[in-house]
Amino acid sequence: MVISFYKYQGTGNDFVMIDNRKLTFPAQDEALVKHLCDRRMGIGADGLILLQDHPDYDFEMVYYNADGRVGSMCGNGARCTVRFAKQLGVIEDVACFLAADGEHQASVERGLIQLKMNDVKTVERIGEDSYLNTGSPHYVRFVEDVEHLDVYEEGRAIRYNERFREVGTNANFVQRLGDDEIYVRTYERGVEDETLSCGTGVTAAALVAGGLKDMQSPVKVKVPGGELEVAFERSSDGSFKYIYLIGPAKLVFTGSITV
Ligand SMILES: N[C@H](CCC[C@H](N)C(=O)O)C(=O)O
Repeated sequence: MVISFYKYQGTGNDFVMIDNRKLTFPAQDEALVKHLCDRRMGIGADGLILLQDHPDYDFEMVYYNADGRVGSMCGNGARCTVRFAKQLGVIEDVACFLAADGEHQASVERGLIQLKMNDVKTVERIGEDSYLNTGSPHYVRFVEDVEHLDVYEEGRAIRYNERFREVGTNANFVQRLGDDEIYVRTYERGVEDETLSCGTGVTAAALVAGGLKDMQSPVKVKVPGGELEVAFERSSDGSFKYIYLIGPAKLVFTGSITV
């Protein structure tokens, strides 16, 4: 079987993107998805995304982690899917689409994709750390020096601890850089490694920065793969709404692979 694909990246979080509007991709084949994401044996990516038709939306995005399993919401992947939908002519500059955590709105402005995220009602405190769901589960820890942190080891320790072992979690390490800027490095569940950026993780980190550190929206976020921005409105009860993840998404190459 020959599979045509597009390779996209959003701040270095990279995805195999497939136009599955004809539903020809064998989506239940976990081993195939894992193979396509393999950086030595396949194409190589942090995840795989199917763009599909949906009767009530501009399109549906179906996201798989690099391990082949269905993932939860992927913020960088969603921005890439919006860019892909525009390239295919499925949308122009605005989109309303369905992802793992429900409906999302997005727009393309001055080359950046603005993605509306779902409201976040609660942020749990775990000691000095925080735990919240921004479409995917995220553990957030503020540190002094994120540059020199062993994100792989520290991230694994959280992801495989007693509480998270079974379902897993993504783990974000955050350093405050200034009044309105943070630096985030993320260990991703399903990739089981650090990625260059994680959109839902960056969103979670910015909300915690807004809640705990009183940082004002929009928060600028530096990640190993580039820069993002997170805008939000914080309510007095500690919940967040009007959350937007803003950043680039780019086509890297197209190709076909025989499997
Ligand atoms: N990279 C993604 C997050 C993927 C979440 C995934 N690792 C999971 O927990 O299922 C993002 O940009 O938001």
